Amino acid sequence: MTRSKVKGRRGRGSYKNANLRSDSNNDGSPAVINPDEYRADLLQKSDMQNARFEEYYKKQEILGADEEEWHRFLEACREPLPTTFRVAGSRETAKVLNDAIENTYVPHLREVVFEDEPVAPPVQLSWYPGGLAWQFNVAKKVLRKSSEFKKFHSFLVFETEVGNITRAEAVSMLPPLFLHVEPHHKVLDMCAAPGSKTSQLLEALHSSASPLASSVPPGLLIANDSDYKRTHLLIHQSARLPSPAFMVTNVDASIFPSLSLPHDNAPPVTGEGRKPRLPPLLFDRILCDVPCSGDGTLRKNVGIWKHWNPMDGNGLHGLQVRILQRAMRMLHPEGRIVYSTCSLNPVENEAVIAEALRTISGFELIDVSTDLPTLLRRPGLSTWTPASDRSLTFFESYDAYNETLPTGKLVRSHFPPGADEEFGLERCIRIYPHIQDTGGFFIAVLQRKKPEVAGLKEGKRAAAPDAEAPEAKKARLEGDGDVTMSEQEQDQGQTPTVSETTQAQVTSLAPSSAPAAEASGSKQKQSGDGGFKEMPYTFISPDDPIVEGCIQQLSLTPDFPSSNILVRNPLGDPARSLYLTNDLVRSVIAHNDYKRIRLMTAGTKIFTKQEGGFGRKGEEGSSAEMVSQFRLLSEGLPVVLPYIKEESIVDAEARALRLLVEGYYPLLSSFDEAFKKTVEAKLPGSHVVRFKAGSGEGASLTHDLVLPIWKSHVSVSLMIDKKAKSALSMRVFGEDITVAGREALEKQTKKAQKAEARSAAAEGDGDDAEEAE
Ligand SMILES: C[S@@+](CC[C@H](N)C(=O)[O-])C[C@H]1O[C@@H](n2cnc3c(N)ncnc32)[C@H](O)[C@@H]1O
Repeated sequence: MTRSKVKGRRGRGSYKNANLRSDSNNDGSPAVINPDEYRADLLQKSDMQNARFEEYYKKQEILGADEEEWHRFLEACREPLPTTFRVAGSRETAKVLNDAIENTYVPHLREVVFEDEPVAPPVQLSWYPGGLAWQFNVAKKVLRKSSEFKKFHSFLVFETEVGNITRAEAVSMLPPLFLHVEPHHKVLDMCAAPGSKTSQLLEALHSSASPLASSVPPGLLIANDSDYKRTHLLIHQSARLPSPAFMVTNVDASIFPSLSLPHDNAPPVTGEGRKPRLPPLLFDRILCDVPCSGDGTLRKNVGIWKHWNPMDGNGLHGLQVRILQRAMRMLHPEGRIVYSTCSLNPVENEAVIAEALRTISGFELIDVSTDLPTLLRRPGLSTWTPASDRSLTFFESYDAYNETLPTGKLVRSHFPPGADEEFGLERCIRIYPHIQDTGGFFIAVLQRKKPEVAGLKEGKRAAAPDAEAPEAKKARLEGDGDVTMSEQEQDQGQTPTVSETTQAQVTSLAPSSAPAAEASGSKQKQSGDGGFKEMPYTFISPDDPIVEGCIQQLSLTPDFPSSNILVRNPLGDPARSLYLTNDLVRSVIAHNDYKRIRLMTAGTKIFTKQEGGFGRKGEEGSSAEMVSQFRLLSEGLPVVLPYIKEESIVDAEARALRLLVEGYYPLLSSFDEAFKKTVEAKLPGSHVVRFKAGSGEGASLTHDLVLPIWKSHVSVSLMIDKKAKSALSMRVFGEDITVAGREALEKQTKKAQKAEARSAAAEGDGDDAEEAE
């Protein structure tokens, strides 16, 4: 045992808050630069000290014994973090935006000189595919005062607000890249909020989308978080990339229930004397971006300097292990798990990996050293020295700790593996701030060993996917108190070998082999059975008059998946919004009940009732031709577009776009004859307009643009929200020509005029005073 002389202050609630630390924008806010994060500008470097932090990590030899490198590491930790953002990969505007950054903004930014010093322009992150991620590091005063940077910053803010650009720490973009998600994969993001990695995973799932339309991927992404409020950030994030393949759940990931899914070629699971059950849903890709102490983010969260102590990491270790173990249980035999933290602490990283591999055999770390070749990284640690308290009492081994201080705070799994254990921990990835000017980060990629090498260790069983392991366990669910597993759950038998720290608690959702709510053809109910109080998910009949009305109104082709439409009320009444799922999400919803997992959202909203719209055919106040009160939402458009018959899309010129952007309800009579005629011939209600690529009327369109409109008797309006309209205007016309934009400009001009008048008056007063003198 070695006892350090460092006597630190007690960390103020830092453990409690630790799991809220994230390497991305926590509040989901669109600001590209959050001034609070840049308190580092105001802090003296001399304030960025923590003797405990330094001593602890020196002891861990995270950088070996190289003093010079250690010094560079500490210096980098005290520098403000560059701003990084990525252009959302599969959106129609991604290429256009990236080209604009590369060919329009950057060349101008290259010329910027501030206070006689050249300012570095944004650069692409070399390792990010397609050059879609960027980094720049300029002081706030440059952003405020350099007109070029000011312009660039407003562009970023605009595009961030509408979801075309996502700000995230560079290192935070890594875990989804190592997962290699493809459109057919079933993906689980276990600790997903606020959702920066979720949106990257969604983009990968939709990677085969065309520039205009989103192909509906056959796969699935479930984004989960145990914090109810934070799951709303996930819903908000995902609205930026609408997906029928998306679900959000709210449950403790360490006890994520086993979901059932009928497989094409897998027969129901049977056993002697048991009812046949559906096979479990196993995931192809699982991200465990677990709650962590977050000390890799100290360049951004400078408060960490003040409060850092090793107990945060020690306390989170058990939960981290349980989450990873649960992921291993739910992994498809061919699947892959990425475990990541924004912490440098081996107790939260390599120790977790070692314990998971120790307790669940049949898994291995993947060597990803050739993935993202330009990413500079260091190997995982094979050994480390835990500290048992804030004063840094170090112990070289668990036995030494146990002999001296058997207080139970540390358990065996906090310590490095024994000499006889070989986990290949060097295959883990460590990223340090000084290597590539980023935050600190840890990544490990795991897979099941191939059967021929899996081999069973004595006294252990190879990790069986959820359906196969036989024993029963007691399961606990957050908020539910303890519950005993049902017979069927016992049959599912998800019982990992249990270590001292890591009793994996699991449960199953599968009700039986019969679907909980067989969707097609009739209105289904799901609620009032003691489950969560979220609004139920009810698939409605494809023959429902509302659905038929929408299909007719927009001339959707017969292959439109109308049996995958759900509503959020128990009676299946399409009163307000219609959501579209893909077949897989529909099947997951239909074959599971949601008593013990809170399903926050599923699929994507495509149609909504237009307030003040028209009545149904035959209803009072409606004419015979008015059939649909529902309108296509702009976020639903990419998903629905492939099903809209070509001939029903209205083609239009840049002048029409200008009129639609400039006004709220431009009169039909103000449009060109051709547009006016085409629209007049249409039923009132929801339609889709396509503007061809090209330039004219001050607009420059690099690709076709398709937007939803609403036709009323004498006018027509663009159905996109105010912010999206402004962003579109900036992109297409180079200025904000919307009503809101014009008003804002007017206000600004008046303000400037007033300021000018005030300063002229002050000068006049000064002259008078001089004259008087
Ligand atoms: C590091 S953050 C995740 C950041 C997120 N992956 C992203 O990229 O935006 C950790 C998240 O885990 C959540 N969390 C904490 N304990 C959890 C648990 N037992 N199960 C699931 N989520 C948990 C926290 O609410 C927090 O949102």
